[in-house]
Amino acid sequence: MKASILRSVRSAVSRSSSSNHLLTRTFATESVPERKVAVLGAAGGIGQPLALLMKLNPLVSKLALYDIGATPGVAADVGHVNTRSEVTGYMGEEQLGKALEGSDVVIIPAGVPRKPGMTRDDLFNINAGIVKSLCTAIAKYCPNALVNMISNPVNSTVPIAAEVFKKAGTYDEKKLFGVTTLDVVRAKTFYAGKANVPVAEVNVPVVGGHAGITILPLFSQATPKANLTDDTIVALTKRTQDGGTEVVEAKAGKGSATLSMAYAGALFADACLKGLNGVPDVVECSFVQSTVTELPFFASKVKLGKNGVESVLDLGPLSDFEKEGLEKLMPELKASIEKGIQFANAN
Ligand SMILES: NC(=O)C1=CN([C@@H]2O[C@H](COP(=O)(O)OP(=O)(O)OC[C@H]3O[C@@H](n4cnc5c(N)ncnc54)[C@H](O)[C@@H]3O)[C@@H](O)[C@H]2O)C=CC1
Ligand SMILES: O=C([O-])CC(=O)C(=O)O
Repeated sequence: MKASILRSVRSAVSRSSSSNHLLTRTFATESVPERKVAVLGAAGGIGQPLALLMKLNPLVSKLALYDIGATPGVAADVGHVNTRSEVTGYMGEEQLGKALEGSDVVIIPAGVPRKPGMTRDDLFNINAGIVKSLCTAIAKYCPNALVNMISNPVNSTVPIAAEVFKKAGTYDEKKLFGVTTLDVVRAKTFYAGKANVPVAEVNVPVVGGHAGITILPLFSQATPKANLTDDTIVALTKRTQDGGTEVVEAKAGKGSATLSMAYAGALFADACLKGLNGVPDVVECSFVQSTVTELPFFASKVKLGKNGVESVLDLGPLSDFEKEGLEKLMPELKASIEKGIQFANAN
C-alpha cells in the first residue's frame, strides 16, 4: 500500500516537474525572450528608481546600469531584488561599450535637470553634448537598439540623436523615441480628478513636443467622456503643459520630476519590450520622426512592433481650442528641432 502511494507520488512529481520544465522552456524561449535593457544615467534622480522599476519588469533578462559615477552601489542594491534580470553596474566611459553591447532597449536619463526659473531649453548647452556622446557610443555598440530619450530638452535631444545616427550610418527612424509618457501620465491624472472618473480607465493622447506650449493634450479625445466646461479644459491643458514646472518649483532647487518620470519611463520601456516581443496593439504617445505635420519630428500615438515604430497614428479630430494650440506650438517646436540638428552637425 505504502509502496504504491510512493510510486504514484513519484510519478506525479515527475509529471509535474517535466511539465514545469516544459513551461519554463516555453516561457523563456517563446513568450518571454531574453532582453537586455541599458539605463544611461542610472545613478541619477530618475535613473535609480527607473533601474528598480526595470528590475521589477519580467520582460527584462539583463539590466545594465551605466553612469559616470556611483553605479556599482546602485547595481549592488537593485541587484539584490529577487526578480528575473541579472544586474550589472558600469562606471565611466571606458565601460560604456560593455554596458551597451547586446542591448535591445537603451533608456537615456543622463544629463542635468532644471532649477526654478529655467526652461528645458536652458539645459541644452550641457545636455546636448552628453546626449551626442552617448548616441555616438550607441551607434558603435548597439546600433539596433530602441533608444528611449528622456534627457531634456527632448524637442532637441531627439533630433541630435537622429543626426548622430545618420552620420554613423545607423539611423533607423523606427528605433528612436522621445519619451513624452510623463505628459500622458499627468494628463490622465489631472483629467480623472476633474472628470471624477476612475483614473485607471482614463486615456488622453498628448501630442506635439515636450516643453511648455509644445505639449498639447487632446482632452476632446479623452475617455471616459465627461462634460467638462471650456474653462476646465483650458485649465487642464495649462496644468499639463506646466506639470514639469510645477514639480521643479515644488522641489525648490532640488531638481525636477524623478519618481513620476521613472514610472513613465518604465511604462514606455515596457511598451517597447512588448512591441519587440510581438505583443499586438501596443500604442503609446512618443516624439518620433513623423509626417503627421510638416515638422520632421512630432509626438503622437505610435504603434509599437517587432522593429520599433510600426506606424505613427494621425492626430484624429481636434477641437477648435486644440487646433489653435497646434498652430501656436509649431514655430517653437520647429526652432527646437532645428537647434538640435544644427548642434549635431556643427560639433
Ligand atoms: N522626458 C521627460 O519627461 C523628463 C526628462 N527629464 C530630464 O531627465 C534628465 C535627468 O534628470 P535627473 O535624473 O533628475 O537628473 P540627475 O542629475 O539626478 O541625474 C542625471 C544623471 O546623469 C548622469 N550623467 C551625467 N553625464 C553623464 C554621461 N555623460 N553619461 C552617463 N551619465 C551621465 C549624472 O551622473 C547623474 O547621475 C534631465 O535632463 C531632465 O530634464 C526629467 C523629467 C522628465
Ligand atoms: O520639467 C522638467 O524640467 C522635467 C520634465 O521634463 C518634466 O517633468 O516634464
